[in-house]
Amino acid sequence: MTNIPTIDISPLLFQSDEQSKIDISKSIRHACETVGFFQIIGHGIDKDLIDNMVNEAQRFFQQSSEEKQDYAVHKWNRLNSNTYRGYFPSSINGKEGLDLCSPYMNCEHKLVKKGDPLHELNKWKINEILIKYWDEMWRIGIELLRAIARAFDLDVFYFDKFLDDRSTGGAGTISTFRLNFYPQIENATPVSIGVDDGEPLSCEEHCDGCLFTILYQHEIGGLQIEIENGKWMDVPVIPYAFVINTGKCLERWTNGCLKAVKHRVKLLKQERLSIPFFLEPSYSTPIIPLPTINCTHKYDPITYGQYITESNKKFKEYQRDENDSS
Ligand SMILES: O=C(O)CCC(=O)C(=O)O
Ligand SMILES: [Fe+2]
Repeated sequence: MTNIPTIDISPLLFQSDEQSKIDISKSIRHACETVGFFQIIGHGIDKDLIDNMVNEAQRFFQQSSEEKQDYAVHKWNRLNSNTYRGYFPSSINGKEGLDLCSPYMNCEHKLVKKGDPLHELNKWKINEILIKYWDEMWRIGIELLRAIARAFDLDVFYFDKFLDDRSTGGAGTISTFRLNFYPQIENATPVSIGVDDGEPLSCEEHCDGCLFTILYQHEIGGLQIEIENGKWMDVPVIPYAFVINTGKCLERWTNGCLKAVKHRVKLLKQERLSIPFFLEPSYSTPIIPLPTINCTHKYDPITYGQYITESNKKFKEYQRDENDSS
């Protein structure tokens, strides 16, 4: 029977012998090759910081609709020019959300200055809590990728240079930090229905486009993953654990060895908060199967910027054409 492994990653983060790091790295690779999901404990993130982050998210969503409109992308607020980062209301797919960029983006970079969507800056004030939380997501994300590098016999720092290119004149990572809120709506219409089992959903079936997603589901479950042929499994809530899943870009970078698995959120009778951090490399990162993968390449080379622009078109929350009625 499939289960979602829980991996204690403390040996990766804290002083430990090389063999323990290799063992954990192999478990992570195995989880990504099979289930595509795992939960991490032993990550060393302060529980108070997680609680404070939840409070920040609630503070954002508890504002009035008019106040939230200030942060909305152009489609919902014609006074704002941002089309990618910002607030999207629940009318789009049942959940409302706020997409934030790195607080460390190189603001002098030409793509930022030109207003490239993937390089849009934050309007919501990034306070100390958000910065600390971002730093923790980044620390965990880098260690997960170092584990993958180890498990693929690469230099352990192989991915580091692709994640942050500021030292070579780039803008930095284009990772997205998202706050998701699923309001409780009386007789809500599901955003879609499970293709195989008719389950009413508040987040449609999809795969993430990034390298890894590091998700905090606050107290209330509802996230499900596809385990085989249209069978879905609940991702249990483990207090203060993070749910990790492989994104499509890492699947591509590993020539399909690691699997990006479909997931969705059930329509619940109670409100729900989730906080995903989509770990992404910098814009011009070439996504070409890793040098230690010797079999025939299944994918053409592409830069991350091109890849994610194409991939985002599939997501309802990013369908922001003027003519789109949702
Ligand atoms: O809310 C969740 O648990 C998952 C959300 C999700 O899959 C996403 O935002 O990509
Ligand atoms: Fe997702």
